[in-house]
Amino acid sequence: MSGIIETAGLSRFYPGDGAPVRAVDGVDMSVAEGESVSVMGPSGCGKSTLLHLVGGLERPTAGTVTIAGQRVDGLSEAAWARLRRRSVGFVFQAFHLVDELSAVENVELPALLVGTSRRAARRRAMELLERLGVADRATHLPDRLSGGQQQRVALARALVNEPVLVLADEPTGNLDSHATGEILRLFAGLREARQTLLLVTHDPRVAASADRLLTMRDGQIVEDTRLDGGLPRQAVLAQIAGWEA
Ligand SMILES: Nc1ncnc2c1ncn2[C@@H]1O[C@H](COP(=O)(O)OP(=O)(O)OP(=O)(O)O)[C@@H](O)[C@H]1O
Repeated sequence: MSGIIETAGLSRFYPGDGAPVRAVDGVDMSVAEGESVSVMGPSGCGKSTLLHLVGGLERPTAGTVTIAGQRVDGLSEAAWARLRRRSVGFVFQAFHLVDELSAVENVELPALLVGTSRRAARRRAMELLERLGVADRATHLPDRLSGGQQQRVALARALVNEPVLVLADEPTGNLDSHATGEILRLFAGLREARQTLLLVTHDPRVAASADRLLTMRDGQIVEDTRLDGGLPRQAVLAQIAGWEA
């Protein structure tokens, strides 16, 4: 059965001083529906670029991306915008919140854009803010929120339309361990709802919470480790600690 994400020979090269920088270099990847997959690897190995290619924020130099059976690497910007609004939730390293809108207005915006009623959008937005522990900040503008609070609002916004695919770049980067725990619980809920999660992280605890761990080096996936019932999580944490050191 084909996965919700399939890539074949996926590559993205950037011009360098001499030879091009091979940010992503011939990645063949298959992620099944409902699976959560974390991507780790040293700084600059191509993790964010891979996520951007899958989410249509960058165009491949070569290779293909298929989401839910549809080739997406050649889609127009407008088609990508529609797909992202409905089916692909993206959590960026920078939060991209709308400065003029309150936290709850930011979260409900994508729901209103796909025609959800005001009342249902507000209910869903508040529910997510509550689950992420930031409901008491719902009426604040982004510049009145801490980095970690903005990050959780951005995550709530990515999830408001219950996308089939969630792409997250360092979703716990600014968070303390309590808030990280809340996000991990939310991610566990995605799995129950058969939503698929592809996330880039430097946090071994976050990585080990996924079903599968992909390790990247120099633009390539060099290890693909199954964590659900495969390797004990402690062994994975030790393995990660080894190459992060
Ligand atoms: N727009 C760009 N132009 C030129 N080079 C780029 C561009 N974006 C990324 N790169 C280069 O591509 C390589 C991979 O970058 P990428 O951001 O994907 O790495 P990463 O693994 O996510 O790093 P980090 O963990 O530090 O966020 C790096 O060498 C980077 O300098």
